[in-house]
Amino acid sequence: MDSGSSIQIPGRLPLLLTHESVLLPGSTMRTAVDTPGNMQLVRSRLLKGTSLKSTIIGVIPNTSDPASDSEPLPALHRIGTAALAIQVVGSNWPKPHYTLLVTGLCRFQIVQLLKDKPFPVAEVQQLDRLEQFTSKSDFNEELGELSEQLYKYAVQLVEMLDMSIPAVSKLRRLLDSLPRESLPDILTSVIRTTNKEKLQILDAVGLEERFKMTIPLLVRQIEGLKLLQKTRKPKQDDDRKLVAFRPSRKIGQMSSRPFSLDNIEEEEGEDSDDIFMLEKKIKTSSMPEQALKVCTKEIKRLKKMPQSMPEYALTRNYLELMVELPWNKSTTDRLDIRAARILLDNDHYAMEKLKKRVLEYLAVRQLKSNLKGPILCFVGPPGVGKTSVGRSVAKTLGREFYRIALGGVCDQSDIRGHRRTYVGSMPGRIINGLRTVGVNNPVFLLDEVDKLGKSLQGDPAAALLEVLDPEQNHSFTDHYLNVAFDLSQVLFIATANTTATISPALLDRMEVIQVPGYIQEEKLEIAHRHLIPKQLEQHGLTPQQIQIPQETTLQIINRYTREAGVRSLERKFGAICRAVAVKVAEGAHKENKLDCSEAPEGEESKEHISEDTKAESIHKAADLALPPEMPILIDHHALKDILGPPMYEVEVSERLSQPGVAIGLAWTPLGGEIMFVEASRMDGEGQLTLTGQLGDVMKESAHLAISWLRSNAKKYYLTNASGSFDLLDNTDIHLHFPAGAVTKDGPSAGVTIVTCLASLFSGRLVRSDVAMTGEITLRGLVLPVGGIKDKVLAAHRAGLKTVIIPKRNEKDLEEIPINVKEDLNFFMAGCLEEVLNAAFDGGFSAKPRLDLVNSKL
Ligand SMILES: Nc1ncnc2c1ncn2[C@@H]1O[C@H](COP(=O)(O)OP(=O)(O)OP(=O)(O)O)[C@@H](O)[C@H]1O
Repeated sequence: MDSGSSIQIPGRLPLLLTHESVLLPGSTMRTAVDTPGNMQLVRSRLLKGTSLKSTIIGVIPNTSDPASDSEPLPALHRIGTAALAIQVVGSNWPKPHYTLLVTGLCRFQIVQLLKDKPFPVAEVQQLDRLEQFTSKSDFNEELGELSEQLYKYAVQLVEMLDMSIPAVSKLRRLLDSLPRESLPDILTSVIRTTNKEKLQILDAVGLEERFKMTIPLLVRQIEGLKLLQKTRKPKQDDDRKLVAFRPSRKIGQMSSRPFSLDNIEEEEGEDSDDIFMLEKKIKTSSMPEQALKVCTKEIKRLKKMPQSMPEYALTRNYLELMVELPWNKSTTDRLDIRAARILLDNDHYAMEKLKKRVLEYLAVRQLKSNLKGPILCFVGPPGVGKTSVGRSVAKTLGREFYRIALGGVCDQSDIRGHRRTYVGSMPGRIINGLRTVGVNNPVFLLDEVDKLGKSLQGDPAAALLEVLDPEQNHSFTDHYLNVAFDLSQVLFIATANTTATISPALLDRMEVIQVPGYIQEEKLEIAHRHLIPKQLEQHGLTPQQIQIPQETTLQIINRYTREAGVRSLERKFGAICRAVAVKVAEGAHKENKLDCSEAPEGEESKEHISEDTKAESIHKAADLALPPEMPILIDHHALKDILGPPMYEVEVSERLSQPGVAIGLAWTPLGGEIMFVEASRMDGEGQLTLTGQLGDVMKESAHLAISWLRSNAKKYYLTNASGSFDLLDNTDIHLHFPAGAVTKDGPSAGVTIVTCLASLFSGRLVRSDVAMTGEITLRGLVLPVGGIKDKVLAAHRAGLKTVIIPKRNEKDLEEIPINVKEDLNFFMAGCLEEVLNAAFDGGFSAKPRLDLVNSKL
């Protein structure tokens, strides 16, 4: 580097101590400055100095412990490199430090350390006399020979690399133009060398010595390269091209792992193997033509790209995804409808309608293998087995199963992926799922489609439209992939709790199958056939260790859970199993302490003991002095011990002990619910107060009910507190719908509000075993409402006896299981008069009640 010849370095130099690397003249190095001494040097010399001289510093390799860089002279290396600071960058993360870019000028020797605090300053003597050798003719014979030798080796080394890479061709040019005496320093900093070797070169003040030391290093590098090429002979040509060379780091290093030709060669050697494999995979992946084109283009780019470029990793990830995607890989369907029926029946009790529809679907698939659509959507309360049926469908078909949870997804790139221009971009869930299952015809369960959100990042439901449309999804384009993927072989099944929040366009693409909640008897069967065995297995228990009688299960169903599905029922069994597991484990521990006279001897004798004597309740087993007798019986005492006092009491009759209360039936996404409507009246100015978070439609129903009652007050002899037929005269009415924190809306509470107010104004009690639902009109007609099955099941769960439903909902009763129908009386009402007659004992006659009309006489 001839800059060294024109600059005379100052006689005193501040010293920068480097711990990880050695700077040689003619090379550039990026180094982190974080020790106190070095930081101080940067601050007071480099950042404050204005002259060129003030940017010249001495870079000394420090072989001592970095923590004690203030140690005096003996620990410092005697020879260093005077360097020009080209760039200083400060940063506070992760701790305050500077990054310094320095370029080496020439060697110097420390004559005397002048001070060592706050940073060392030394009197120095310049060693390299570069201006002496400006041409080959200045070398003596031996030196000339050595320099020629070194030059040849350098050329040989460079030629082993791919000349089409700009950085390599630049180095080739530099070899010709640089003064020969600077070659040892420059080449040593470029090829693979250890710090120790670099230090030796730095110490080699004499040119001859320096040449002699550098040549073996070059030869070693060349041999290494040859060996590497031999091992990769078949793809020699490719390899030569694959060796990338980064100009920016050509002659410097910052990290603890110094940059060198050999490093590149080794890393890229490994990497080029990978790239070769990747290329091979692309060729054999049988991807469609369009995708193949994109991949070929990308791999070409990748080969030319330096590894350090962020895009390198991006492109590589992309290509890896492309080769992993199952473009043409699929499983063969096992379509045996009889087997499917058996499997579905074995896995799931009840759900007849759902199973029937699923079997129909599978049967059609059997007849027409490339069936397009429809997309099934199971809608029902939580825990009724929607997800689990989806899994069974995959099992029956012998297909891979993948569940995509859509709850809370509010970014459309979750479905469609991010464009590759984004940092951290990745494919959407559909493509990810395909990559995971590795076949192009899995069963995808889109769980909770009703809980898709919307945000500024777009509407994921809109992105799903393309996925689910059988006419379009053969060319689904994920933004990340940017080429079409055929989704037509994927079997999509969606689940939701309600259709109300599914966008109409999405709903239109799916065939909705309602999955209603279970009745008590079904839950009982599901519990004993599926849930209990599953929980026993999960807790490592056997039926010989625990016995849960049907009465206990019934108690759990009625008094510890109130749900349409069976999920919390399953959790309760889990809690019981855990408690029993503790007892069993304790029992095993205390077995040897067992009182022989009372304990049954061996398995055989156990089997002969009658059921009653064999089982022992858990509260007895709780006695720590004795191990429990098996099986542990879960009776109602044990249940109370484990699950605590019952959570739900049968409270219906208590709450209906005064006028102004009626039971309505509501539908929620969690299934049907019974709902108490309460009314009271007080002196006032005819105002109606409604509480319980009611929606507009429900408020309107309340106004309708009042109006109808006021207009029929005379007919039914309804009076206010002072006996007037004008019900709102000097009277305020308050209507409350308990569970006040839950928002309620819909017209179906109309009949309940009328009944409740009729009870209030007539002073008569509504029958405590009656629940009702129905919309009302101003003329007193009762209109049909939805969710009848769930509502009826809720009434049945709550132990009510009569259900009043609109006449036009009679057809919905067909869906009600027979045993529920047998337990309940159904009353079809066409008008409010019929509702009132059914809701009050002895009917709601139009006759005057003597005690109420006497004031008029
Ligand atoms: N009919 C049934 N027969 C056997 N097991 C059932 C039945 N219904 C539900 N289960 C069991 O109940 C549990 C909950 O079912 P699953 O997770 O499929 O409910 P889900 O309807 O998908 O609920 P969500 O809407 O909350 O996702 C599972 O362990 C499942 O095996």
